[in-house]
Amino acid sequence: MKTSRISGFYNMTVEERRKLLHEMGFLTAEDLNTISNRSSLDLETADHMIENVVGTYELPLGLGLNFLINDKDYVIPMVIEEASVVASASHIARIVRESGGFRTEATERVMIGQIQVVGCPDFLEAKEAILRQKQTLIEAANNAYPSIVTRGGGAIDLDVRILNEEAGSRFTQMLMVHIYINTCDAMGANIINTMVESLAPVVEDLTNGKVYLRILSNYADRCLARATCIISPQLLRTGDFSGEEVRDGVILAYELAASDPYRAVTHNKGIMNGIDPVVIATGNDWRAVEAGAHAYAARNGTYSSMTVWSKDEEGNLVGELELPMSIGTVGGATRVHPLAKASLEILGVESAKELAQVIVAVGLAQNLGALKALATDGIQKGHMALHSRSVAIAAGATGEMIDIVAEELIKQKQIRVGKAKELVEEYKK
Ligand SMILES: CC(C)(COP(=O)([O-])OP(=O)([O-])OC[C@H]1O[C@@H](n2cnc3c(N)ncnc32)[C@H](O)[C@@H]1OP(=O)([O-])[O-])[C@@H](O)C(=O)NCCC(=O)NCCSC(=O)C[C@@](C)(O)CC(=O)[O-]
Ligand SMILES: NC(=O)C1=CN([C@@H]2O[C@H](COP(=O)(O)OP(=O)(O)OC[C@H]3O[C@@H](n4cnc5c(N)ncnc54)[C@H](OP(=O)(O)O)[C@@H]3O)[C@@H](O)[C@H]2O)C=CC1
Repeated sequence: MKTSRISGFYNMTVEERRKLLHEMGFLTAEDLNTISNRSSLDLETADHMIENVVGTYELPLGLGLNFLINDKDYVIPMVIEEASVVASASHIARIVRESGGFRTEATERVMIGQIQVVGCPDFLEAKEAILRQKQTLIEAANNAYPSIVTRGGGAIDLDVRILNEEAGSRFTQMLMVHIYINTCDAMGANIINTMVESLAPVVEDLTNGKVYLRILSNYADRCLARATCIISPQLLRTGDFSGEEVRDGVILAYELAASDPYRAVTHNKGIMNGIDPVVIATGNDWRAVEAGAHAYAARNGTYSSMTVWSKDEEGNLVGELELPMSIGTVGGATRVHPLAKASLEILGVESAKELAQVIVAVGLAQNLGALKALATDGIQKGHMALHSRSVAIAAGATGEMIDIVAEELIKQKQIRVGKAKELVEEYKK
C-alpha cells in the first residue's frame, strides 16, 4: 500500500527524493525521466501552446505530503514560487491524517453555457418560446457535440432569465439563456462554447431578438467540490499554546474573515495558496478556478470567507470548504504539458471529480496552516525562515553560500535583502 506519509522528505537531496518516489511507485520510469529533464517543456511544444513564444518559464514543482483523503493516500504536485506553502500543506495534512483524514465529495460536473439575447419585441413571450422548445434545444446542443453524449455527458437542462426588466434600469433589457452541460472529465470550455454557438440561430428565430455573447460561465456553481476535516484539539498543540487555544484562535480568525472583507481577501488568498499550485501543476486554467472561487465567496451578497471553522460537541475543530471547481483531467494543457501529465499520474486520480476533491482538500489544509500560524507564533517565524533562502539568492548568494547566508539571517532575526547583501560581501572576502 502506497503511503504519502514520508517523514524527513525535505531533508533529502532532490535526487534522493526522486529515487524514493520512484521506488515507492509514485513515479513511473517515464515520469521520472520527464521530471529529471532540465527543460521538460520543449520549445516546439511551447511554440504550439501559445503565441509569439520566445522561451519557456520554469517554476518549482514541490510535493505536498501526508494527504489522506477518503482513506486514499495522495502525493500532491504543487507548482508555486512562494516559500512555506508546500511545507504548511504537508504539516496540516499530517495532523489531519492522525484525525482520520479529509472527507470530500463533489456534485456532478455540470457547467453552464450562456447565450445573450437583446432586442426581443416581447421578452416574456421570448422566454416562454425558449422554454416551450427546451427539449429541442437540448437535443440540438447535444447534436453539436455528440461525442460528449457518448461519454455519458452532454446538455441536460436549460433555463432563461430576463435581465434589467425594471423600469428605469440603466442597462439594456436582455434575455439570458443558460444551458447546463455535463462535461465529464473535461473543464469543458470548448464543448460548451461549441454548443452555445450552434444554438444561436435557433434562439434568434424563437425570440425574434439578436444574439450577442455565446460563452461558458466561469461561475460554475453546479460543479462544486467540498472538503471537511475534524481535528482533535490535542493534535493542534503548538509551543506554549494548548490545542484548545489554537482551535479557538482558528475559529476567531474565521469569524473575522466572515465579518470583514478586508480580512476575507487575505484569508482566501491563503486558501488559493493551496489550490492554485495543484491547478497549475495539472495543466488546468487557474484563472477560471480563481474567478469562480472568489465569486462563490460573495454568493450571499458580501465577499466572505471561503472556509467555515467551528467546534463540534466533543470540542474538535471542524473545517469545511466548498468551491466551484472547473478543472479537467483531459483537455486544455493537461495532456500537452509533459509535467501536467506526470503530475496527474503522481496524483493517481481517475476522474476530474476526484481531482476537484483533492484540490479543495489542499485548499482547506492550506487555510488551516496559515490560521494556525497566525493564531500562535505569527506568520513570520515559519514563512520567513523558509523564505530566507530566496532572500539570500536575491542578494547574490550562490551554491553553498545560500544556506549559510539564510541560516545567518534567521539567527540574527533579520530576514531582509539589505542584511543578506552584507553577509554575501563578508562571505566573499
Ligand atoms: C512552515 C511550518 C509548516 C513550520 O511549522 P513547524 O511546526 O515548525 O513544523 P515541524 O518542523 O513541526 O514539521 C511539521 C511538518 O511540517 C512539514 N514541514 C515542516 N518544515 C518543512 C520543510 N522545510 N519542508 C517541507 N515540509 C516541512 C512536514 O510535513 C513536517 O512533518 P515531518 O515530515 O517532519 O514529519 C509552519 O510554520 C506553517 O505552516 N506556517 C504557515 C506558512 C504559510 O501559511 N505560508 C503561506 C505564505 S503566507 C501567505 O501568503 C498567506 C497568508 C498567511 O497571508 C494567509 C492568511 O493571512 O490567512
Ligand atoms: N472562460 C474560460 O474559462 C475559457 C477557457 N478556455 C480554455 O479551454 C480549455 C479547456 O477546454 P476543454 O473543452 O476542457 O478542453 P479540450 O477541448 O482541449 O478537451 C476536451 C475534449 O477532450 C475529449 N475527451 C476525452 N476524454 C474525455 C472525457 N473523459 N471527458 C470529457 N471529454 C473527454 C472530448 O473531445 P472528444 O469527445 O471530441 O474526444 C472533449 O471535448 C482550457 O485551456 C481553458 O483555458 C477557452 C475559452 C474560454
